[in-house]
Amino acid sequence: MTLMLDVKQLSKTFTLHQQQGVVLSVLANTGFEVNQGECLVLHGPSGVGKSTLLRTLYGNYLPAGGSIRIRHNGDFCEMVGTDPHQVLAVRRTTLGYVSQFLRVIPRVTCLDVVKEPALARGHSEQEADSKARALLSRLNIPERLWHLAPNTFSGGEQQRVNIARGFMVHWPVLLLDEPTASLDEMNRAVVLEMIDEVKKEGTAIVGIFHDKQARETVATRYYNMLTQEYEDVV
Ligand SMILES: Nc1ncnc2c1ncn2[C@@H]1O[C@H](COP(=O)(O)OP(=O)(O)OP(=O)(O)O)[C@@H](O)[C@H]1O
Repeated sequence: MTLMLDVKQLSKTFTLHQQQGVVLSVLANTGFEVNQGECLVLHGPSGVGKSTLLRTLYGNYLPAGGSIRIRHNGDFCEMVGTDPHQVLAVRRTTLGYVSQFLRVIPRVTCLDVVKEPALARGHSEQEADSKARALLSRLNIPERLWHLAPNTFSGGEQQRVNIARGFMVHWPVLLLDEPTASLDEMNRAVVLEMIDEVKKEGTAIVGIFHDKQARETVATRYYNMLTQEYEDVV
């Protein structure tokens, strides 16, 4: 088993400057490990800090303390306190993140949104285009929408475009924030199948799945955010 992500004593606070500087402690002493091909599902009630944890792992939030080590090009890279160029380098080739909502940019077409991660890695236009088309078809995005900007798409369509984008390239470590939340049964099954495939290819996944059936399908282990302990999948 190869360790891909090693989190220790992670803490995150929010200071609410516009509300008398109230300090909210959301993560305190959070720690876990994720190996190659494993899917660790974050478990715990609403508001416990699951999305905050994923955003902190991705480097969107600055932690108050602790360590996040990610295996990047064979060596461990400490993400806490590292310089932004290093964070970007890790994000380019090692650490993927499928957020809950697609960030839409006006006038950028669905195909271009999906192709971007492959082009950023230096894949050819042709290669990126055929992979993007295959993923959009698999995720049942009608071809008539491919050349439109996704800002007018339905919630479920936007989520599937976001997933297609997230699965364009191989990620050694992948963070998934409720990737099946707005999907119907058929598309949920496709996404769960795609997650299973990347797991088999060795991707280490940390995910949030509110849907019990989805959780039970993909999880290798749970991390209980309240007790800060692992739980087995029964
Ligand atoms: N940017 C922010 N500024 C201030 N407080 C925040 C911010 N983001 C999250 N919080 C607070 O942190 C706590 C955890 O939020 P988070 O969204 O991580 O929970 P969650 O476990 O993912 O919840 P859910 O299951 O409902 O999505 C909440 O109390 C929330 O209000």
